[in-house]
Amino acid sequence: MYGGLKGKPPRRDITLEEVALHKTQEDAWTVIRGQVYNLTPYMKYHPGGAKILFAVMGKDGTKMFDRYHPWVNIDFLLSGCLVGRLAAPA
Ligand code: HEM
Repeated sequence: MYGGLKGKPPRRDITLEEVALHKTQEDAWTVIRGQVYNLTPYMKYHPGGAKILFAVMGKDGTKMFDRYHPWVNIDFLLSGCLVGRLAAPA
């Protein structure tokens, strides 16, 4: 969906430092419940608007996500935008 990652296999080793490098509208990653997503292709479709997503670009967005809509099925909606899994803390 959305062709976010063009079929690349998910990675398991992504650190928060790497996520933090992707914090612009043209290149926006976020973490929701330990999974790293490329938000860029989804932003324009977000029912809550693109602007509010600026708050979570390059960061762990789980708290914000759960504050607004813990019931939203992110696995389904962003399945094509999954970059991989956040690395375990060192
Ligand atoms: C990152 C993945 C996200 C996905 C897939 C997503 C998806 C959605 C969906 C499907 C809705 C409609 C829900 C409904 O009507 O029941 C929605 C609404 C909304 N989202 Fe998100 N969301 C995401 C992240 C966020 C984040 C991080 C925030 C806050 C910083 C946020 C704030 C909102 C707000 C405020 C609405 C309500 C819009 C309205 O009803 O006027 N979302 N989102």
